[in-house]
Amino acid sequence: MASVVVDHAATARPKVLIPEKVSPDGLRILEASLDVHERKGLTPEELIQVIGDYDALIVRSETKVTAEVLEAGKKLRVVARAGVGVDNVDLNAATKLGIIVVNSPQGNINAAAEHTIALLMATARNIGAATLSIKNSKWERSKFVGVEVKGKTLAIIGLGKVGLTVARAASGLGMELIAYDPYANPSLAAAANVELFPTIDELFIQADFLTIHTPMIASTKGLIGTPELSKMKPTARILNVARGGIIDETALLAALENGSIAGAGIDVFTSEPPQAGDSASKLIAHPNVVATPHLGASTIEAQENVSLDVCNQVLSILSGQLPRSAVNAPIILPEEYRTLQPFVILLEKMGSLFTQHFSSSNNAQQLRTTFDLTYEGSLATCNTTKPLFAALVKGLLQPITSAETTNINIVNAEIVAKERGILINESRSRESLDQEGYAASVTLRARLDPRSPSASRGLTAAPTKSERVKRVADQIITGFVSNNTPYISRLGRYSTSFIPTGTMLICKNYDEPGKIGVVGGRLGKAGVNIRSMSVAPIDSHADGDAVQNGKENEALMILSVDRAVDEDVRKSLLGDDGVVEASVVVL
Ligand SMILES: NC(=O)C1=CN([C@@H]2O[C@H](COP(=O)(O)OP(=O)(O)OC[C@H]3O[C@@H](n4cnc5c(N)ncnc54)[C@H](O)[C@@H]3O)[C@@H](O)[C@H]2O)C=CC1
Ligand SMILES: O=C(O)C(=O)COP(=O)(O)O
Repeated sequence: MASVVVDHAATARPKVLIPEKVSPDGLRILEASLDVHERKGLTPEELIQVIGDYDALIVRSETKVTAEVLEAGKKLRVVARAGVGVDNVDLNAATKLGIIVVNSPQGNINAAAEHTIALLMATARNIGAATLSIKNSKWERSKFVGVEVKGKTLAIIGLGKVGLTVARAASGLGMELIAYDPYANPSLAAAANVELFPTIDELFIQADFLTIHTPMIASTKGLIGTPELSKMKPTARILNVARGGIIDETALLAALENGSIAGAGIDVFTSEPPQAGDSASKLIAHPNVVATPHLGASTIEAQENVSLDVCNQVLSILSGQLPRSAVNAPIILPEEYRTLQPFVILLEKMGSLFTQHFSSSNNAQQLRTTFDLTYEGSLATCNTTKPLFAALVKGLLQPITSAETTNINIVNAEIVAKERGILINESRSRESLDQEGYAASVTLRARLDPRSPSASRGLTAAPTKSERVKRVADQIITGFVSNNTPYISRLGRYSTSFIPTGTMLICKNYDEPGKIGVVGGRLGKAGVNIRSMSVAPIDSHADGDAVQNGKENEALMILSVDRAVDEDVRKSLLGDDGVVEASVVVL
């Protein structure tokens, strides 16, 4: 067995950069453990220059998080979007670099929907132009006669969270609701009194008001142009609180100018802020346009929500936990989150324990191994085990790589494992664990990899079948979770029960009187206090051979100690009067 020296030098507090206005409610919770730098007004070049210092970046819609920014963010582990739309973040680049992107998918929904209703009413009643007129000391009552929305048809493109919230509010205003969304939930639509159409065309024809609530993606860019606008009623009004560019601004301006539609309420633009003379600013200047500077999410309540949401996620990610709303990773359902979270910790510990206890050198190539990872009990029914897989890869590599160079997470774990030559076969066993007193367990078993020369055992020839069986029996770890605490129940051929945490000394010895005293005495002399100790006997189910061969008094002594155990102290424990093998692991 080998000991792996882990550098415990205190690390600096992680740093988070916030280049936009984000509500202080969330930032306060970051300040306890992170260095929070609010630096508004950074140019794209300045952002690239400074981002290398930061572990996390929190943005809204103004900051363009390009591939260049992400590549310059050598320490960056998370980009958090304090809002919904992530079209300002290069998700592909983030995924390749293993940077988790999270957003706040719920926090500003109501604000965006209410803002849509505000623009709906403002376009119906000429609120913008009338305000301007009266501020210019005019009194133009007949010029600003509006229309009522009650009984009118509101067509909704994109019946997701914002679209449905708008639908419910508009239903309360007495509007007829129709929608187009190929992926909408028909029962939610029906419950909100929305008639879903299978194609988009009918919406343009029937709409008195048309509102867009899709994300900005390739299929929605320029979704509404001249052909679509020309199908609309000349009395129709169009709203966009989703993203600039979903409606072609030039086409919209032309439609307003030639009277093919009556008005528009626009919150979002292709370039923000619009530049003098561009299509967005020409649109804003049109008298039949009510415009706001991307204010959909700008309420005190929404900003508080999104700030708390993403700041909590940043804290989770930086402390190695699962994010709630990762955009470039599989979505973990809340109920799965509760089940998986303690196992994520367990798997990381098991991986780290494996590397430190079983591998013989601190060379990553040694890990070129095939593992069988078996989930038993309630874990076998989880929809996704991806976070567990990622936690295992992270744990396996953590003791032998620098965290800064290998930023392993649920986004890139598979790629990293492949690059390192680690193969992990996941399987599920639905056998009941009722007898065991816990609901789920995980077993990690190293299989002899034909690619690996078994250097740790000094073998040069291909191993025989019996060596292979032995190695399989040797390199196995089983863990379970009880009361949210991870436990190791089997380590190699030994059955045990210990919490894998802190510095641990794992000694193999023959269970003879006095051994514990020797180890305790030598550690005490080196100033190392033993916090707890357990003796793990050979698991007779797992290794009947050893029992038959009269080795049943072989046992592992597992000690939790209060400080690092130096290599000379570890060596001093070995020998005839001491123990046979000793490894130090830091978990
Ligand atoms: N102005 C602002 O401040 C805010 C703007 N937003 C924007 O609103 C968008 C929608 O937000 P949510 O409702 O939370 O998103 P969501 O994901 O819940 O809903 C989007 C809906 O669009 C549908 N969709 C996608 N492609 C479509 C297509 N080609 N045609 C028709 N429907 C399509 C989807 O099926 C989904 O149901 C966000 O992506 C964001 O860009 C969100 C919050 C604030
Ligand atoms: O959440 C969204 O998608 C928004 O558009 C809100 O943008 P903002 O955070 O106000 O810059």
